[in-house]
Amino acid sequence: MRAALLQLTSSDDPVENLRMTTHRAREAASDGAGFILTPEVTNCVSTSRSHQRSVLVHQHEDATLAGLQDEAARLGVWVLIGSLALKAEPPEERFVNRSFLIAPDGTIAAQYDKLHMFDVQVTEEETFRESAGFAPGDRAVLAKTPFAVVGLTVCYDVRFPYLYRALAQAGAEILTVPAAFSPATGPMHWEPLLRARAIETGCFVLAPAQVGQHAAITGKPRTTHGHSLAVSPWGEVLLDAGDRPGVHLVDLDLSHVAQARHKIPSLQHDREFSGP
Ligand SMILES: O=C(O)CNC(=O)[C@H](CS)NC(=O)CCC(=O)C(=O)O
Repeated sequence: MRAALLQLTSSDDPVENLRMTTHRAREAASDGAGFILTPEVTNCVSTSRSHQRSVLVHQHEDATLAGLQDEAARLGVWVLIGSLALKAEPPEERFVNRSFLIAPDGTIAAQYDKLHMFDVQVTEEETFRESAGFAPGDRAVLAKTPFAVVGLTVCYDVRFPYLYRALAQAGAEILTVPAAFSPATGPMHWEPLLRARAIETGCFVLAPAQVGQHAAITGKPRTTHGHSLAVSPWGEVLLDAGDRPGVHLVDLDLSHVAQARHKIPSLQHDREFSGP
């Protein structure tokens, strides 16, 4: 299976972002990709709550979701929409940060709401309070496809290893970690966290990322770390997309999952323990 990680610099304009994502997806498919993955908040990177209120909509009326479902069907490929920022179902007034796996017939095979909210002061100047704007999900999601069982996660989730262990023990072979990682944490934390999740689960980890300076009509522009990564079940970095937007291809041999787990069967060695 050839996968394509789309490294994007989404702006706060969903119309422009759909145009760019579609363009990149067509390029990926013409390069032979059968599984195309986009970063967290593909539809809108924004720091302004009022701007989000004015451009974001509910899932059933979202043009990015509909557009990428059409594109998946037209190209006959699997698409992981890393996430879309969407209005939640009432009475919840916040948004949701929702990841979608789209099948080659254009239908939604799975959807997952990011579980862990990034409520962190990353530097003296920059604080994120994701939970103020976004309602967290409350369940882990696995999707069976003909090429692999896929476990869906998003960005800050990567810091909670038991989620990945639960997905792997339930059968996951590929773990997706679409992201918009902070430049304050990315250089030191991004790659080791992803490699650790791959090694301890014996899964492929695919992490398409937002990158660079994100244009914003309203609010402060944001910068993200980039370095979309594909990691093998043995922990080898198969692909590092660096710090520029683009299409990045990686060929996955799913038999490497069983090979890695045969060498180190740690997934079967959990113990019950008391304390601490
Ligand atoms: O708010 C949006 O538009 C979309 N969501 C994000 O960008 C989220 C929450 S602010 N980013 C992260 O989770 C980065 C985590 C991170 O950088 C770390 O764990 O170090």
